[in-house]
Amino acid sequence: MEANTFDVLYDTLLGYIVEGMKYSFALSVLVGLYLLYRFFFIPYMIKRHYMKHSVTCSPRDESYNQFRRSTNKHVERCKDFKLYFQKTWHHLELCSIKSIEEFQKKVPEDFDRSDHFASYSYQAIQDAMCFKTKDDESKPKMYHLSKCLGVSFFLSKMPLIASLILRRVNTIRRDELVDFLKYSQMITLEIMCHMLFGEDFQEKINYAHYRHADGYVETCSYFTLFPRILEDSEAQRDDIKAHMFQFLSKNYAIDPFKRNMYNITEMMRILTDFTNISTDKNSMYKILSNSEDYSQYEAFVECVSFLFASAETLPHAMCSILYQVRKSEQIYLKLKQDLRHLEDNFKQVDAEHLKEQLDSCDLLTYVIKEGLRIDPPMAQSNLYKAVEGSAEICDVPIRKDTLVSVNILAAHMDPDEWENPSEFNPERFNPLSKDFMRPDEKKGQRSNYSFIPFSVGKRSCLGQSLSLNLLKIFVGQILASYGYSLEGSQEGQSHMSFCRMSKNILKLKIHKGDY
Ligand code: HEM
Repeated sequence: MEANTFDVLYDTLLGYIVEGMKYSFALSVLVGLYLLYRFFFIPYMIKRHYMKHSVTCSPRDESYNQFRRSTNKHVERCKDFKLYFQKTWHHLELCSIKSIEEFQKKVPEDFDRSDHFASYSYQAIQDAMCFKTKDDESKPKMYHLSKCLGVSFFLSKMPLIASLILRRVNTIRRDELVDFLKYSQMITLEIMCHMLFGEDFQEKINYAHYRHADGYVETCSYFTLFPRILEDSEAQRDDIKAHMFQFLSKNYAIDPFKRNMYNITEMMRILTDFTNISTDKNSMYKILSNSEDYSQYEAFVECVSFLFASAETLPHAMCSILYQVRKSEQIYLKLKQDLRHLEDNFKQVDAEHLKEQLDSCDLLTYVIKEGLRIDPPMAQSNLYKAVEGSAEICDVPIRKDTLVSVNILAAHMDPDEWENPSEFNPERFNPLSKDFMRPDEKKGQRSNYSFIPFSVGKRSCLGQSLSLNLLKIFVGQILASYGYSLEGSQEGQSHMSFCRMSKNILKLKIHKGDY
């Protein structure tokens, strides 16, 4: 009897194991087939399609910096676009002005933002950054937004901005060699948090919690938490797991997504709590949420998207402009001289007067534009996806689901539009200079698509005018109130890029006093 029970149990168990093996075998076959389809068959079909239409294909396994250099080198050779293959994904980069012009007319009907990267681990931010189009429905919202991002709002915040820059730069010790990207990140975050959420931000927000990869939770300042989140999101973007198991990464079931979700939730909690206690009635959040077209949640999401968009771009622009200016002693000294008389204006800010003064310094405007040209913070736009597969660009039919991006740098380096494109020459933006026109003067004025640091079309940057104003006050203040020099080894280098995702660090010494 006992032997019988044991046999039955044994048979049942064996049965389960055999069944289980059958299922796991079937499951492995299915996963294998999916991986083959996803990583070999689709790329092969895409490559074949574009090769047929003579599109250049290049692998892109090098680091981003190498890619930048190679893009620069090959700009003359690649006619309209290139199909890039990276470890886990591929996309078509629009390189010629003609292709960019044709593309932007087809957004969002034929090309819309891609959900390819779950880069922020937070649905609210993805909603704001990736999948929302400025369509007709959002017109009333655009009205409120343009009010918040326009000049009068900026003027009302100018004294605050100047004092935040001054305070942060004053924490740098005399002649200390600093990683300036970190400083400009802090400055940008402080400015944006105060503008977006309330002028009492710093008073009321002290610390946050950051979870490390090993699970250790560190108490740190809010302005340290945020750059770490950006760094983690950047690393996450190229994580192979994200592409192989999208359902797991999208549901934050695996690290680093799970950990990032924890940190971003902490960041959002702090911001939400702050919106409830802030007494500033003139913050962007309050203006938007008090308007009837925005719910509180929508206003919050919009402000968070601005925080991310600016933190990812402005610090890079600041570093790149300061670097380029300091490489040319002549431009540096001239600019300092033009701005010298403004030093006191940054301490006791009469906003309208200061803005007028900054705007009247033409060289400052040209330097900022040339900095954004030679080293755009975003060397390429975000990714778009071909929706229907019926669109053509430069007579090449674009296959459905192809990922497409605008190669901003390629337009900025186009030799038909810019003479000696890799030379820093602010005079290109001076309408009275001979360098204002195309290299071949007979060809006349440059194309509107030759200078596109904020990208083009319906999904271009919303913060363009705010950014230019912020850069003016930042660069103007550093040059009027301080001096700076590059670290010796960086001075000798021919060209360094500080665009997003470049791993270069700008090392600066800030000189306080007359230099
Ligand atoms: C120098 C600074 C900046 C540069 C170079 C820059 C550049 C860009 C670029 C290239 C895009 C992508 C457009 C595309 O993919 O086609 C973009 C999008 C965006 N930017 Fe900026 N940006 C800057 C600063 C800012 C600031 C300060 C804000 C907010 C106040 C902002 C808000 C946005 C938003 C909301 C989008 C998404 C627009 C959409 O999806 O419709 N940007 N930016």
